[in-house]
Amino acid sequence: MVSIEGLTKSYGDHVVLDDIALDVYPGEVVALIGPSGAGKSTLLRCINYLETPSSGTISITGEPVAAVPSKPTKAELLAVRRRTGMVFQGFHLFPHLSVLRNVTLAQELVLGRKPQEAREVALKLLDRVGLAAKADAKPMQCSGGQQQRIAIARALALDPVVMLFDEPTSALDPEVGQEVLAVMRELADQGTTMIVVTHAMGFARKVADQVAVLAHGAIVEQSHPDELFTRPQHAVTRRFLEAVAEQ
Ligand SMILES: Nc1ncnc2c1ncn2[C@@H]1O[C@H](COP(=O)(O)OP(=O)(O)OP(=O)(O)O)[C@@H](O)[C@H]1O
Repeated sequence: MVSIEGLTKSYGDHVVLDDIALDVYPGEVVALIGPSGAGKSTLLRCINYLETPSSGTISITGEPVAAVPSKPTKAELLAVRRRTGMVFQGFHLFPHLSVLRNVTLAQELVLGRKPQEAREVALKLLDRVGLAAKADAKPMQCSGGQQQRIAIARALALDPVVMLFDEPTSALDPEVGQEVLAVMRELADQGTTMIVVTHAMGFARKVADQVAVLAHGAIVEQSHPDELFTRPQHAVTRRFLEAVAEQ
């Protein structure tokens, strides 16, 4: 379980996250939606310590990520990286390494897996995301959607407690984005715990167990998608949903 309490993040005087509380239970998919600049990416990046929170606690399976606001130690960072799998908007793959090596590298570095075991795990996961045939290719020989699926396989390879997705389809053409969303949907069906920052409202509506709306650094509304999309309570949610419907 991921449990966030009293999380704040400021850059100088600029408060970007203000007293965030969020619980994500095992197997749950939480979609984070809201206007641009609301703090969605920052929240995700605080969970895996790409950003150091200013105050509050984040615990993953009961263990605090680190004692905030102090900078995490190297050991704490490693522990967080083991427990969270991050998928970014850009894919951040190593272009000079094969697809297979992109998926084995972190397993060896972060988990200390032996090369043979890492290879077996990587091949299984590449198969799971439909890319077994691309194992020996270089990322540049793959489409954007395929590269994002490689990034998903790489994140899954660390057996994370929670997968964090930061707008995983927004750099992709809509139809290619659908390939990626289909893989994410399968992961959700298989019980993967996920926090997903997304502008893909169809995904949030059909796949998420909870949708949280962020505005000006605060969660203004949070509920099951059936409730949120049909009876939005907060004016920000209503405005946001109207705006995305017009796009
Ligand atoms: N490193 C930083 N230094 C200063 N301000 C930052 C930094 N990172 C983010 N911000 C500010 O924090 C606010 C929230 O940004 P964030 O990227 O989390 O929003 P978002 O909801 O993910 O937006 P979008 O949907 O456009 O990606 C913005 O006002 C942004 O300018």
